[in-house]
Amino acid sequence: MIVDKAGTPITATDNVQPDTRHGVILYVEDVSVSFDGFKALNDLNLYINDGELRCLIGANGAGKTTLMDVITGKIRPDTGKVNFGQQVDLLQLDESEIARVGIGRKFQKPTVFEALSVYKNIELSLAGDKGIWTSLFGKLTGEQRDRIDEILRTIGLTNEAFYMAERLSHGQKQWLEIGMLLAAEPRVLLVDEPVAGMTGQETERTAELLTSLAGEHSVVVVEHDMAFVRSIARTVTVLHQGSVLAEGSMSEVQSNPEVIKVYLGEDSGEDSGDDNSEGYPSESGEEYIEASSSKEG
Ligand SMILES: Nc1ncnc2c1ncn2[C@@H]1O[C@H](COP(=O)(O)OP(=O)(O)OP(=O)(O)O)[C@@H](O)[C@H]1O
Repeated sequence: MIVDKAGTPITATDNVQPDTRHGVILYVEDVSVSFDGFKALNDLNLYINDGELRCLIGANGAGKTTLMDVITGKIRPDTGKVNFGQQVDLLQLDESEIARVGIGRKFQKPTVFEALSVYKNIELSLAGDKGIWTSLFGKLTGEQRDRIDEILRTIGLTNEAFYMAERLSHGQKQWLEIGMLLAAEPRVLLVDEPVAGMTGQETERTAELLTSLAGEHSVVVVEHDMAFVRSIARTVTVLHQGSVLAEGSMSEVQSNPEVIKVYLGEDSGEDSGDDNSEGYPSESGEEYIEASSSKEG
């Protein structure tokens, strides 16, 4: 049996209510991760507030993915502490338990069930095991149907509810996957490069969607598209060489001497995106600053 630090049992289908009396839902403290002696995360400290929308940026190799992997239990840190609210020690839980206590992760590539309808995709993702059980053997309750309808409205796919998912555009598939995450009723959503490969219009719609989810959820967005970050971010955290380099509003971060030094100074070559195979622009050096500044006029 899994128990939280207060000794309260956490069962597999529970959505634990984290203790957020201090306003913080995710505590990452002094976390280090080494790969063959190389420190991908280096005494990293990060606090995500309950209901906030946080953007996480940093050049290729800064440690963003590793951090997401630590929070979701895919990687165990060598040292440090990772808590959900004040009391739930995430390092005691495995990946599926972490998902069940209320931390959902969306990877860059959408992984929807292409041969099922949009509706069915969401139905299968309903909180706990009820979704799959109901889909296979039973009928949805009125409450479940209402919940699916609400999610369809949130992600803007009400009219496409009975399309096979394979008919959706790339952007729509990304929204559907966010809807599938929402069906599991997470408190924290970790979203990896949501707008990669999207059209301008889809990007705008995604900005609206993620912004609308903050409040009820805490949303952490890892993104390379600086114009997008600027359009949604209240607080931006800049990672560099496995640690937090700067944190603040986009303008604060952009005018931070440390950030400028890293991106435009001597260090910039080190993290250059030369090996970038994803097709997104390198964040190093001038491109980063240009992209960051492009909306400032
Ligand atoms: N399994 C692994 N084995 C060895 N090194 C790794 C492993 N995973 C990550 N690294 C290294 O750790 C560092 C941080 O990688 P990470 O993927 O977290 O960076 P990132 O900020 O997500 O980069 P990107 O923006 O390119 O996705 C990199 O130098 C990477 O090469």
